[in-house]
Amino acid sequence: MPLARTIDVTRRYGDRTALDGVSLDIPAGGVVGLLGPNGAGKSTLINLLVGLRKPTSGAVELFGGDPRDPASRRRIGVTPQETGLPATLRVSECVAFVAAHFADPVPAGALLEDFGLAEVARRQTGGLSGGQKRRLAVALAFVGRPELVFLDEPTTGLDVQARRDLWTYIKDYGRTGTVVLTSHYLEEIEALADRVVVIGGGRVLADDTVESIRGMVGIHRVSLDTITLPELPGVVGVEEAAGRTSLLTPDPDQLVRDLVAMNVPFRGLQVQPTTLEEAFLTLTTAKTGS
Ligand SMILES: Nc1ncnc2c1ncn2[C@@H]1O[C@H](COP(=O)(O)OP(=O)(O)OP(=O)(O)O)[C@@H](O)[C@H]1O
Repeated sequence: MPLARTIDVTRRYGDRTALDGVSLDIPAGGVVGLLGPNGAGKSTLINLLVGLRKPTSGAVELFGGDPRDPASRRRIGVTPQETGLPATLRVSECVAFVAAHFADPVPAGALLEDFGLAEVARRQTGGLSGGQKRRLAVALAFVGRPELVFLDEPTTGLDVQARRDLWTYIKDYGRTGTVVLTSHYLEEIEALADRVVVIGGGRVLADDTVESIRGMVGIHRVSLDTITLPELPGVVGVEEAAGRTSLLTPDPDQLVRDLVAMNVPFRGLQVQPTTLEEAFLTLTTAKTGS
């Protein structure tokens, strides 16, 4: 039995469809990365899995039961995208408050040490920096030794070192536990996840290993001035703008070789990596056929 599961889940907010027929299993062990651009539906998916929202249609299971059941929820840890910490509570008091809900919490000292917060243990959270607040919010997800942890953009607002430290912690946790995290950054997902679920337009566009997702979204833009183009292998998208033609391809070297081999006249050739956003768009278009 998977730890968490959605079965053909749709979630609407008014006339906006945030998730559209999503079926996903989260088995025990490892780090699952939910990758997608703004508004893709990642947070909605997490909110459904942790029982904060209900699906419009379809079913959600957590440990085989209803995610809204407090017994299931006690086995998970969650850091939402935005967290409000009580400004007048000290850092150690926040940890103690959450720890009181669990039979065998992580000792506060060890937790704060792991998250680089030991020195500010006595500071009120209102006096923390943005990065410290974020680290505390993430640390709180781990207090109850959860079997399954959901982290919505955990490293937003962290500096490079803090981000790396948090990556180490999450990766270690994933060796024995299970972590689901969202990110906009392929780099972050690459560093952490065993499995990547690409979400776009409320749908699962791809669900695979980091290597194959890398291949799928590692798309380049080859721009050139040309009059006619033959059918070219490996081209996943063509755009025309201001008299220039852009060809989107996962293998720009091969495309250039093909252009030359086919004697296609061209000028001003440029090869650029596409942004993740563009790559997602290509994936979305390819999947929906629009
Ligand atoms: N409470 C809400 N009311 C109305 N629309 C919402 C609500 N929550 C989300 N949406 C819409 O649902 C869609 C999916 O949003 P969601 O926050 O799940 O995406 P996301 O992938 O987490 O985005 P981001 O990376 O920006 O956090 C968006 O179009 C968003 O505007």
